[in-house]
Amino acid sequence: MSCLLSHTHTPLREEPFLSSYRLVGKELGRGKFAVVRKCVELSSGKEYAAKFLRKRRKGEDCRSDIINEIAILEMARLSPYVVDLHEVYETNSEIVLVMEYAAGGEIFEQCVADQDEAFTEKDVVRLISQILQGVLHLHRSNVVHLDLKPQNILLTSSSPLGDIRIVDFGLSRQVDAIKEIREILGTPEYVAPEVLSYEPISTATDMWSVGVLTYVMLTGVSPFLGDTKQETFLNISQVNIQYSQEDFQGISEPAIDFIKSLLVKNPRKRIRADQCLKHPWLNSATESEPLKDTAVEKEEREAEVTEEIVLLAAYTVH
Ligand SMILES: Cc1cnc(Nc2ccc(CC#N)cc2)nc1Nc1cc(C2CC2)[nH]n1
Repeated sequence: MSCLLSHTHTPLREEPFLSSYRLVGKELGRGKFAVVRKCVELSSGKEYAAKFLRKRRKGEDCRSDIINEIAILEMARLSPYVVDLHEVYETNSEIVLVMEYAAGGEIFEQCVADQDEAFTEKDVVRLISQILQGVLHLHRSNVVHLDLKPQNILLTSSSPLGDIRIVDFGLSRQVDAIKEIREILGTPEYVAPEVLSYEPISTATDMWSVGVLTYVMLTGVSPFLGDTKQETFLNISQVNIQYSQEDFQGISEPAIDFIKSLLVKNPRKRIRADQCLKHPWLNSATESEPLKDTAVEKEEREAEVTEEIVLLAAYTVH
């Protein structure tokens, strides 16, 4: 695959990982060629997350893919919203990435939580702003994540609600101005239409995923999910999406406009990360009140006025 970064500054340590760390608890995550475990550094007692990556996959040497992931983590080190890389170990069969431990886990858990534990719109405004700052940092280096989804956005703390950390740069690539990446990547529900039609992938591909992420965080509903992968792909390529009163009850119009500015089929017409950060939904001094219908508002205002008159009368009597 073209566009891999091949140079890293982090030394690949050859002494045994377990000479410096103790594994703790059960797995945090597992992929096809990786497993993630919580660990504690013996010298400092500090908690980390160790990602064990197999170098050989389906009989192929994939060391260069892992070096790419390390190089992107290093390049993104300056963003507080990208998980920090602490150390790297290498054995004959594996490379181990020792990363910052985000104790709050995946935002996915709170996206699917019951109403009382789910994110408020105000939570989502803050978290999406942080995600966009992290994504903007990557895009400014012409790097695309290509797998932005709730399972790859972690929280430093879930209660009280902490800050986000973007993780898993296993599919990330430098978007080379000349070459075009035409390879099916990413997770079906979050993948952009151009990936499905083998058209050029760009930073706009990540912005589509941010739109889907925002929809899921606000409603708990995955907008394009069908009963089969094919149905999901068809929903995406046709931008077959609803903003039902039921799913969006109590959610503001600016929030819906924000999502609609991202879930646009033509990548060139999607708003960029820097434009997202200037969108009214993320910049209202007070949180965007859900727009009620005017009849309800008029009735409430009349009730408030009546209450003020009663209070004033009561005050006057005394
Ligand atoms: C408490 C916790 C719970 N669940 C996960 N899930 C998870 C999701 C995606 C990936 C995919 C990756 N990479 C790995 C684990 N990570 C956690 N903490 C981490 C995980 C990490 C670093 C990213 C490993 N720091 N703190």
